[in-house]
Amino acid sequence: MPVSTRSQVSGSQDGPNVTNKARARIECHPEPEGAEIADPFLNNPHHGLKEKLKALTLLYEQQKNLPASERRFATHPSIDLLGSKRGAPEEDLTHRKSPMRVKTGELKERGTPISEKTQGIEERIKPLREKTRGLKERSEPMREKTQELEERSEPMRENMMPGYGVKPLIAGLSLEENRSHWLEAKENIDRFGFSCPKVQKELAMSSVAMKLSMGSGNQSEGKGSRFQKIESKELQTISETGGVGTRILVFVRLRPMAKREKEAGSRCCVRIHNKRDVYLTEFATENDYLRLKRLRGRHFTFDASFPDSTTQQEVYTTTTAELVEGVLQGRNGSVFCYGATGAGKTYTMLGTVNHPGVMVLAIKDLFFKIRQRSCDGNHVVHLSYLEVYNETVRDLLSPGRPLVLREDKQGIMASGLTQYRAYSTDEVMALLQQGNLNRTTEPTRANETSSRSHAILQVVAEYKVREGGNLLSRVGKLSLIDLAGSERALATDQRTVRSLEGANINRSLLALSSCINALVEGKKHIPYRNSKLTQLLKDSLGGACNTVMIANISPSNLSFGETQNTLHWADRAKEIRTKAYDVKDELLPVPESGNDQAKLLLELQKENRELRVQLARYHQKFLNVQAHSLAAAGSSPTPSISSPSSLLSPHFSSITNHPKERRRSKLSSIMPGSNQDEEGETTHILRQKVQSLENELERLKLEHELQLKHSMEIIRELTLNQKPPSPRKGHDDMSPSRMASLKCILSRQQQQTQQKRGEDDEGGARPRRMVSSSSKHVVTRTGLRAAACETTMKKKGGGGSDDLKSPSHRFVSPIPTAKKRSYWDITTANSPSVAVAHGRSTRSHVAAETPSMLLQESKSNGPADIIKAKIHSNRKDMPETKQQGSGGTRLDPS
Ligand SMILES: Nc1ncnc2c1ncn2[C@@H]1O[C@H](COP(=O)(O)OP(=O)(O)OP(=O)(O)O)[C@@H](O)[C@H]1O
Repeated sequence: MPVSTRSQVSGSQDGPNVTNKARARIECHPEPEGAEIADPFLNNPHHGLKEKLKALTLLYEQQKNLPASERRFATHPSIDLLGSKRGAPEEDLTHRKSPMRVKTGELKERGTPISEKTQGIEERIKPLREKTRGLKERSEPMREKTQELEERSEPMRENMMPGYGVKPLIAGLSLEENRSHWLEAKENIDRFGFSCPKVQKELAMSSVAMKLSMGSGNQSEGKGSRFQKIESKELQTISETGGVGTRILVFVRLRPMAKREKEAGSRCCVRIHNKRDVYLTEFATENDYLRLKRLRGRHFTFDASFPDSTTQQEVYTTTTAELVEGVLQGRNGSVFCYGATGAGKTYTMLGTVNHPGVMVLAIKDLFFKIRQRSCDGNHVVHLSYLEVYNETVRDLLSPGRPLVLREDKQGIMASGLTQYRAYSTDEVMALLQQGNLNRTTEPTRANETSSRSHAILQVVAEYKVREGGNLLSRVGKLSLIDLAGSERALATDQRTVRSLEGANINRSLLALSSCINALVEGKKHIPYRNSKLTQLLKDSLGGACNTVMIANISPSNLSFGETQNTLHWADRAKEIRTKAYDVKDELLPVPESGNDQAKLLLELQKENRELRVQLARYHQKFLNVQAHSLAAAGSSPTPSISSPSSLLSPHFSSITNHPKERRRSKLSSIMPGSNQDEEGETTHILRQKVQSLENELERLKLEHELQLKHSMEIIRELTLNQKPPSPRKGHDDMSPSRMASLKCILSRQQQQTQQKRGEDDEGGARPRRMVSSSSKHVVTRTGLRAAACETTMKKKGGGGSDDLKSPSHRFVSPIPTAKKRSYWDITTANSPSVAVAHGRSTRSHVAAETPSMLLQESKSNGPADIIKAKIHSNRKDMPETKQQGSGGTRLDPS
């Protein structure tokens, strides 16, 4: 068996049995420089493979047969081929280690530090691995969430609208409904000019457009959805509590495209969806090369949005009807229209004859509701209409000098502003019409009938009702404001006076927007004083008021900038919160005491005074008529004047007991020569006056009766006691004859009272009259005096009842009693208009002091004097009557 010698081995080159692996290993681990090549097989490439194999097999066999200890020794790295090669030639080949094993050992040796290193690294890796595991565990739920979100976002992705980004899901609608809305919207978009598939594709592909639109869409969606939630909640609150809301409600109204705009080739850039969402599209202009064929979109959400087909009634019902109801309950409400010039503000607020606007509909509704509640209490409606033009406030109902704004406890008021009391819708309509004629309107480039001023119509409804002894009063104010249009100078006119108006309009609107900003930001100082408009709107914006803003917009893309501004401000105004309003605070009990009573008393006294003067005049006229009739009957036999009616004209002689007829007769006698028309008119006025006078007299009569009753009681007391009262200073002794006369008076009074009561009962609710017919006597002191006189005369056997009685008792004022005088004194003392103060006498004062105002009225020698003369001549025949009559205020001993 050939055994390869060292030489052979050393001489052998890399043989074919040197595996590539080994070679690679050699290449990878080259021996250090200078070191001898350890493996003879490797150094002898010419060595045959067979031999090598043989040698190896031999070695293997040898090793196999060796005991384990020796095998281990043999494999010891120190006894390697190198060692045997160097210093042990006698060494048996069988003891020679396999070069491969040596190599392996060597490699192992060299590998030890590497493994140690690996171990160290592994140790360091270990905590990292643990950390990773922990992170993985923690990320697991996140992954689940992501998955869930992806699932949820699937429908939204499906809802993707080209050009508008992600279409917001509408709160409260199912996915299917949302999808159908989207399809509808998509159809409309096609209608607006996106029908070209290429454009659509571009839109879908355009990442920038998508990003923009998605950005805005998402943003607004997020905001919108938040608002939707808030708003739906708040609207719910509003509907539940009957309009008690503190947030300004903002509505948007889109007007139809105008003919002029169509002709100019404008496109619709506003899309209102679901009566709530407004999509505004900005079309790229031809000059905008950077954005050519790209669209920008914005989305807004409001309390309600009205498309161009909405009717005036719908707008009113949604926006203002609640406020009108609130006003009747004592709350303040404001509606104002905001928008660019020509956007449809005036149309919304005022409307046309065929399509009346919010102002007209609100007033109609207010009166309708008042009529419905008329049985509950009293409603008083006052109306004022003003405009703010070039920073001056003007009264539209009675134009004149500019008004000055003043602030008091109730808010800012335009001093001197006419407050019309309105009784019906028609009346208000007429006033509105009149006011609008006075409003400043000029044609501009943007609008042929452009309102150049801000108009404010204020309706104050006062409701008074008696509740549990208290007079409750609720006052609600409704302000309906048509603002002038915000405008660009170019849009209107640059050179003329319109530009100055425009500047003023813009200034006030700027002030308004500053106030809105300050209110939204919750600032302490709100710059209301910056303009007249904001001063007048102070209540509506920051006061205790339910406010509604209607933003009017144009659909034309030519007005894109203005529309965007309007929508921006409207969106901002949504965040304004007005003060909380508690209607109970307004229900103020008005007890009829103290000042109010005194005030009422003064008013009544004043009225009373005036009525007395009028009464005096009528009586004077009456006397004149009588005098004329007497004069006419001068030649004829003297008419019997035993009865008062005999003094009257033939017309009067036919007086019936019916008060109306009596009144008519009186009036016709007062104006005997007047023609029919005049008479009718005057009669009407006079009838009213007479009616009020009669009422007043009735009241006085009642008072008088009370006094009489009192005095009668005293008399009765005296009669029963049969003892005259001890003489008092200023009073006559009560002689038996006097006592008898008093008794007589008493019985007569009782008779009269009974008779009158019987008459009253017959007449039912018919008011009692002071002027009596022949069968009905006036209970006056003079009457009593006359009665007493008659009795005395009868006793004396003097003139009987056929004697001429003084007609003066018909005209003698029932007023002059001590109590009455004091009443008058109060009146005059408190009234600045009556010159009784400081000792100065006035006609009314004199009238109060004297028995008859009539006799004081005329000092001329007219027909009245004839009567007077007659009366005096009669009185001469009756000394007691004369005495008492002249005394006037002194009635009798009591
Ligand atoms: N909803 C609508 N339906 C029909 N026509 C409308 C509507 N809104 C506005 N218009 C018409 O548009 C035109 C301009 O409207 P309007 O005068 O109300 O605008 P404006 O906002 O008050 O303008 P300015 O601020 O200049 O006064 C009018 O001819 C009006 O009839």
